Amino acid sequence: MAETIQQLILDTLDKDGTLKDTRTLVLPGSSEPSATQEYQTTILGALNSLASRDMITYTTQETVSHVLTLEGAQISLEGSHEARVWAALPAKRDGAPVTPKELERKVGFETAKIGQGRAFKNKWIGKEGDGLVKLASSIQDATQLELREVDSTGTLKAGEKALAELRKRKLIAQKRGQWFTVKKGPSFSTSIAKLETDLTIDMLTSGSWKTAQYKKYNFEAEGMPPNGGAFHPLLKVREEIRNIFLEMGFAEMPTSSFVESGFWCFDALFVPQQHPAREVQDTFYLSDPSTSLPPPADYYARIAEVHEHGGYGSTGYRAPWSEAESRKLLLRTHTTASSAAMLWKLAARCRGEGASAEEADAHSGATKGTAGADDDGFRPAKLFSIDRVFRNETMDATHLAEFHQVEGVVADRGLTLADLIGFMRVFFKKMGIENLRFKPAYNPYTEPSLEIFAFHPQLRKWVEVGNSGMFRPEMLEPMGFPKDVHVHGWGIGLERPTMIRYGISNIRTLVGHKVSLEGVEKSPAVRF
Ligand SMILES: N[C@@H](Cc1ccccc1)C(=O)O
Repeated sequence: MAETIQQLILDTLDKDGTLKDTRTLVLPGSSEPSATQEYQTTILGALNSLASRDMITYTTQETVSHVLTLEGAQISLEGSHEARVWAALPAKRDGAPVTPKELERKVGFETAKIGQGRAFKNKWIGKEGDGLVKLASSIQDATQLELREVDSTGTLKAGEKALAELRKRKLIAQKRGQWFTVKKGPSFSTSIAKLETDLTIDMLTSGSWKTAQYKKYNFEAEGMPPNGGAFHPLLKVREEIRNIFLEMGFAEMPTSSFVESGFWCFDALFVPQQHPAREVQDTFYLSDPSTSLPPPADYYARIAEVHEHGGYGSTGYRAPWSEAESRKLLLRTHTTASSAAMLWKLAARCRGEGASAEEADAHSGATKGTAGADDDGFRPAKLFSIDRVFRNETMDATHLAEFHQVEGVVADRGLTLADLIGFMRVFFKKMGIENLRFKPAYNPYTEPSLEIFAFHPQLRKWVEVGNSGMFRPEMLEPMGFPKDVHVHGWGIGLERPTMIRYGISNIRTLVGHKVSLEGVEKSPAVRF
């Protein structure tokens, strides 16, 4: 089709010199010219193709024509409302006038309502007793005639005023269109040469490349729509959880330190140096560099002391202490390492080191300086983080060597276990989990410690969703916190709620080289 149209245009130009109006073209397969916009669009394609070879030039003419609206089309077919009302009534001499109610039944509520007024105005109908009768013996339905004219010609001989009236009555609408005037171009010819799109070895060896005609690049062509980026399901769930924290007044802790020392990951948290979690089967250690910079000297001394000999009301572990163990670099096994570093900064003002407290201020959303701080320098804080942690685990359908932890920490005077439990209930409720149970557990750094269980409606059983507790004095007091400052914290995984949310049973479809990219792209947003 496209090629026959091109040929038709070339032949017409050859015969007549110019083609003034493409609406006069009689297209292949039809017997008369057609001015419809579809044809003009097809013609435009042919013109562009010929123009790109300089065979023709063309100019575009804009037109405005009119088309019938749905209502207009109905009137053009069945007559105007007033004509329908007129037709439904008996002539005067036939007696039996039609009551307004009967008229409604005959022609419908709309038509009866709109048509009566106009029919009265035109003196087509009149009243007789309670009813209505025809006055005129025959009528000219001008609206219908006008609409039929618009339908076939796109306009009205009567002119713009009549068109405007029909537009106002929403019986017709404007439609923009275009047609074209075509002239011969510098490379005009009546035969369309095949244009080469590729330079081939054959063309080079035969020398035909010298005379061949080449297809021009179309820099205007629209490219293939590129695939947009997509947030990973874990990021979507992370964003929802982050929003819960933010609306509860929490500030986000910095967690960019994937590599930590044994000191911050374990020692500062009062995890004994002999604890099995610190062994290579459970923790990834760095070989190069393998040793951290020394931790703050005073603080380090207090931590070494509380481990080895006790203090702050504790007997300590009374086991050998190794600085080398403390300085080992590792991939953090929990975000509580970052929480510890943040708490240590938060306690700086209590230690009389205001300057280093400012970093904690910046991350806890507090104003700079001592505003809101107690006399001893302490200022309450609610902090959270959501980031990666690493464990040397045997991998299976639900475990990988790296995963995300969601962690919350609240520091205030006189906090109790009831605060922690109450807080958990509010927090989980915002995630859509209402049924919680708490079970006593053990963490080296919290006492008491609680495992959090939620009832899983699909699995119909209680599943562990998190771990929590009140940080021990052996951890908080060496940092410099006053005795009555209590800190509770809790950690939950990000992967498990995400898998449940998206109905994923194998973690490898979510993370790693077997991840389902389609799944990532199509995963809907999460709303708790
Ligand atoms: N660090 C704990 C979570 C936790 C954080 C804070 C307090 C108590 C527990 C874990 O890895 O499971």
